[in-house]
Amino acid sequence: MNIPIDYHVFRFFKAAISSKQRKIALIGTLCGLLWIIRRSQQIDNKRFPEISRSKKSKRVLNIDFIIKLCHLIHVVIPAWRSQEFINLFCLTAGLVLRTILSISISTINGSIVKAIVNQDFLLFLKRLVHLGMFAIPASMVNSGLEYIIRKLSLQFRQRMALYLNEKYIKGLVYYQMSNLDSRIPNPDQRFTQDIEKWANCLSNLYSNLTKPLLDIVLLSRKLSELMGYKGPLVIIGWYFISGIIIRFISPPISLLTAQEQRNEGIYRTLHTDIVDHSEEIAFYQGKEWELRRLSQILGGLVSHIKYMLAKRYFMSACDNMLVKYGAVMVAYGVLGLPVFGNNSSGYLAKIGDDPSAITRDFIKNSSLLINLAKAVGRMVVSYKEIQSLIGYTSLIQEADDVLDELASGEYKREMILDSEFSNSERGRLIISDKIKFEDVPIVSPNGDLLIKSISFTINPGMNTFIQGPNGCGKTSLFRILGQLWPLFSGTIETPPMNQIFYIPQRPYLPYGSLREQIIYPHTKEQMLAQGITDENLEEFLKFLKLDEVLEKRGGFEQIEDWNDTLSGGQKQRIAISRVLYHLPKFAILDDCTSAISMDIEGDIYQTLKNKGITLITVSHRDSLMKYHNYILKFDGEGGWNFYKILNDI
Ligand SMILES: Nc1ncnc2c1ncn2[C@@H]1O[C@H](COP(=O)(O)OP(=O)(O)OP(=O)(O)O)[C@@H](O)[C@H]1O
Repeated sequence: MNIPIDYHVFRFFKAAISSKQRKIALIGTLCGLLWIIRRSQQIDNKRFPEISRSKKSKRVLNIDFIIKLCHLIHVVIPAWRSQEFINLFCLTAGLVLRTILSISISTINGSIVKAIVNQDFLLFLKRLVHLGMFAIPASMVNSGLEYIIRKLSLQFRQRMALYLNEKYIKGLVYYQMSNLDSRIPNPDQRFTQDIEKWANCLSNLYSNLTKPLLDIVLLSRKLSELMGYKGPLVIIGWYFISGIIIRFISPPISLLTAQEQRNEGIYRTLHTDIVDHSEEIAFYQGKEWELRRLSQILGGLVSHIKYMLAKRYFMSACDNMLVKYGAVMVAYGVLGLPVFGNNSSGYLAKIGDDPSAITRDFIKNSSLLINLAKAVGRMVVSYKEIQSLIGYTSLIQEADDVLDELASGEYKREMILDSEFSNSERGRLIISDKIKFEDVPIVSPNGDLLIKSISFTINPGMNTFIQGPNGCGKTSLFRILGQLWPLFSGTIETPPMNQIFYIPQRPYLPYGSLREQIIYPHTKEQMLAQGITDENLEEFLKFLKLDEVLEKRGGFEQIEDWNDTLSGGQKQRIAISRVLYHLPKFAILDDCTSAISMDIEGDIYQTLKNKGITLITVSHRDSLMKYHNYILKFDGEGGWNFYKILNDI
């Protein structure tokens, strides 16, 4: 007599609680399960106050994320005919092909086992050859899929990096992001590693979601042909419930991932600082301080990652329980359906007295079912990947938003309380042939008022010497002139920026050739187009007593990190050579000869004056005053004075 499966299930549960020991074991298992669920969900409020707050207020996978992701996807896949879309199409086609191959291989597997049970050697050999024939395209498709996924990730990374780089190096956004805005503390990390991780996550997620989805559709169809719709439905139902449970118990991985990336950024910046300031650190003998700081930040980073690992451990314990072992149990239950299920009599009558047919069907079904279970399981587990993608997407989108806001003049940072200048820019900037400040306040980006109002005019030929105590706002004057800092009120007249050349105290020498150091930011082509040759550059270097550098370092084409290999005075002289090359109408020399010996400093000033460049010098050296005919003096308490000097030469 055929006993219905519900009866078996009832008997199983009755047996599970029949003795005292079994009851204790069952209660223990349930308590363990609850503990794991609780641990995986808990967030340390003290350690991550921000995360625990956001966890309460934010839904992880929400419409906001979808909109952000769609916007970013549009950036990396700009058109139907783009390379990225073609690759995505190839990837989808490859995934379909792989599923079709898997179905064919499971059918052959069943036939091989049947041949073994029937001891049919010829059929066994034939099926083995079949399997071999499928193995070749299957291997090629598998490796091909991996290749396309990696290529796609690289293409996504390139597109996103180009898109953000363009916005970053546009106008003065790169300056404003690190100096005026406090929202993105480590732009270097954001524009390098975060983009790479986002691109990897996106390309992997596509295949991790599409492949299982395809598998589910195709395998369920095949399985329902073989064992009715009940089998695949039970498996999918199990995973559906598991998915809901996992969704409920999962910690906010996306927020934790974003926090991890921020910590990585801080650690990376510390190392960059050590590279940039190795000499200063060495002179100050600051190695112990640096090591302490590195260890402290690394400690914080490691502790965060450990915390995430623990969270992931509890999560993956739940995953394993539900998605792996739980699913195997359910799968066996489904595989037993043809023999033990309600309709088993029909199946048993059909196979008659050929037990090998049961083996064949079992192998075929189990192979399909295992693949189906894997597919649904992958979709459920990919929830974690979706969370990581949400984390990276929020970082990239935040950078994109901040870049847009900075480009339109909006920036956010801690302001001095109640500063009247914290609202908006109301000043006027006019292009003319002179430098003129009219009722302009000098205000730092955080609203600190340095000078209430300043007015002066520097016409061509009015060489002006600017003096004043440290931090009184001398350089800030030019930050406002160059539109690096906001102009809150008043009017500024300025020549076009290509007629003003600013040289700071610490010159910037980018990695490149010696020629590029002199003509920066021009290219060699621009230099030649202006009719300037290497011989002219050599003359500048001779005048600045830098011809030795040219000879010893192997000529203008020599590429080096000039910051590390030139002395402080040599670096400042290279910066002066830029003024000789560009010959601007106005040169702002901001303490830029402080490391140059006095004798050559005088020659430099006289030569620049002779070339008709109007000099605006910020310096604490009174010896330079004689090369100027006007003086702008700050008293350090908000007062200033602009007047003519009589003793100029
Ligand atoms: N990016 C910035 N954000 C906020 N405040 C700033 C920023 N840069 C400079 N400041 C502040 O603005 C004030 C004026 O700085 P500025 O560089 O103009 O001084 P300075 O007169 O040129 O001094 P020094 O003679 O030392 O070069 C200082 O108090 C400084 O701390």
